[in-house]
Amino acid sequence: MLVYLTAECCGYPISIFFIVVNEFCERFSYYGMRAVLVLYFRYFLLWDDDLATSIYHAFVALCYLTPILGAIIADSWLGKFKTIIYLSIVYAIGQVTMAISTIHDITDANRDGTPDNFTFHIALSMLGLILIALGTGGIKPCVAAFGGDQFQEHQSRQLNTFFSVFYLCINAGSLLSTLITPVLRAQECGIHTQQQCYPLAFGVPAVLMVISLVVFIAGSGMYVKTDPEGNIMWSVCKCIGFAIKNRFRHRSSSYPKREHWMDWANEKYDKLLIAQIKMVLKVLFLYIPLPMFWTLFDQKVSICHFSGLLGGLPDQMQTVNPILILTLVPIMDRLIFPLIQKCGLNFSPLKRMTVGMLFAAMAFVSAALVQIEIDKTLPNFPSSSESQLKVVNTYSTTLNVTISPNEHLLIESFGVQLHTSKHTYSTISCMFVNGYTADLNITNLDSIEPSATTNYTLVNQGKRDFVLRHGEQWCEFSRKFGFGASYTFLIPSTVFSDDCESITEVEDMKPNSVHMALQIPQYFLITTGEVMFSVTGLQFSYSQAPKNMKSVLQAGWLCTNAVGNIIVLIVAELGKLPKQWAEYLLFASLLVAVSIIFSIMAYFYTYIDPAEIEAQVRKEQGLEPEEMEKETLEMEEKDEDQKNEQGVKQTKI
Ligand SMILES: CC(C)C[C@H](NC(=O)[C@@H](N)Cc1ccccc1)C(=O)O
Repeated sequence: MLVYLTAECCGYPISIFFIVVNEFCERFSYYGMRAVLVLYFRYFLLWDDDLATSIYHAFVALCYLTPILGAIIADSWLGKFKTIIYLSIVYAIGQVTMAISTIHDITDANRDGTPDNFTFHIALSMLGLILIALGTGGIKPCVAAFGGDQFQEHQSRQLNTFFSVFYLCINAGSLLSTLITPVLRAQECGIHTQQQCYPLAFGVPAVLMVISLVVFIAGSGMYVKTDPEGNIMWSVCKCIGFAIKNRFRHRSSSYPKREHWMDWANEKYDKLLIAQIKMVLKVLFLYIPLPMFWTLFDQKVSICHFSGLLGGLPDQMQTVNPILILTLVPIMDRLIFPLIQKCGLNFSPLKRMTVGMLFAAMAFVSAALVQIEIDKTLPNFPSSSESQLKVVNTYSTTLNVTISPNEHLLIESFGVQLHTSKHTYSTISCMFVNGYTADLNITNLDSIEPSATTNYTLVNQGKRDFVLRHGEQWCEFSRKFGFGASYTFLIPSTVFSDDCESITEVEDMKPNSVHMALQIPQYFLITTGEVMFSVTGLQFSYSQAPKNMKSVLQAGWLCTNAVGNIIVLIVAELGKLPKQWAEYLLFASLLVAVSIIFSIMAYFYTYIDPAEIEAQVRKEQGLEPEEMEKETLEMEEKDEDQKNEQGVKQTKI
């Protein structure tokens, strides 16, 4: 037996320092790259919105599916230490490849600032992303489990704190990179022409991944390293296969029942392996309802988009979650959980996870309430049996418009009339209406022909300046924009003679009057839910796994996230309920239902100490006779005899 003497600091193994720093750098690398990925697709590769978001989601889903591969490699073949090193190298190569693919000068032969060979950049970036997905997902279940392996039996309290610190590092890394990489992208760089600096935005995450690898290797001499016990996953599969086959062979009621269906593998497989498989299966069964939590969690960011509360700030919203995690984890760990314990309540891990789910459900109820308030401020949209018509009068006097048979609209010169009628006309919307006699150029918009309109264009909140141009003539005007609002600008023929003064502004949709602060409870609730659910889940998966399958159970835990992500994509495809708030309430109710199911399952779950069970099985194996095996063999012989007898009878007939 290998005994490790680990160096300690304040009761913690020193090797942990290298592991948490490694995690911080790795998460910086991952989230930093992710923060600018869609921008790269949209503005460098010039993909449309749909393609960019589809490839982005496919990449994220792949990152959450590869942990299974990493766990199999670690537990069955290379061990966690070597798996982390090899897959980190793959990961770093992926990040460097990705950074190289963003250098426009490589293919910009005509030096116009855009790449000439998009196929080259696309191929390189796709290769980079595949390597990154393999690396980041592959090492994910191994790093947490490897961290746990560093603790001795007497350090169980420190082990729990480790998982909280580990989670803090994940979020510190993601917070910093989400803030920094978009700023790096906004810089200008290039050899021949100056462009937005994607190489820097992707290069810094690549450097952080190399640092992460170097830090991990630096701790090499201090780690507790456990070698895999042969191809464990293959043995597990064979053992489960045999148990099923054996159970089927002995389905007659004449055979005595066994406590667990896996006991049907007793004849051929080691009792220790069977006991370990039982532990893993029990936990995996418990995980079945959990993807629902992640489905809601992953939808959380979309709440902000759809509610329109934070219309222009999706980038910043990405930082709210890690900021709250950094504050809530210490509060929970140091204050709330000890307080609950002091009150004599047993707040076991599975109870925490259930409460975490309920918090997430409450977040969605809160989102629904905010949405109802927002809906009150929105204009009345036409129902399915109505359509809307907007008429803009650019004529010099008031006009009377008749809509057959007998509806009338009176529109002043340069006025707008919105009219709703049953089954008449379809909605016409615009941003700028050109009443000038010639083409006009407006800053950041294509030129507009006379009497034509532009599409609605998204503008940032606050005061914005516009410059109108036609040949040598120009004028400038400014307007203030509120979130969620929509405006139409009517440009008259006199626009240049009165220096843009005569431009008429029409407010099509009012700005949001619902305060942004109403968003805070949702975020607070869902992040409290995340701390209770996710940090506890990480600890639970480690503590309930047998020694030789720690990474596998971590991968199982991460799989709940992958399935949650896939459900989000399916739900998005299936479409939405007509009322946003109803959709939020539906999700909240589903999660409450799932948490009730989970709490029932949790009630029947008995916490185990895998090391104790393993020791007990070993002891039993040495002392007890194989009663059950003998019994089965006897029954099999009887069965065989019966069959032979029948065979003899049949031939006689
Ligand atoms: C354990 C989880 C499956 C993934 C974990 N994620 C987090 O810790 C998130 N709080 C990070 C985050 C950052 C920005 C916006 C939303 C979420 C991880 O990355 O390991």
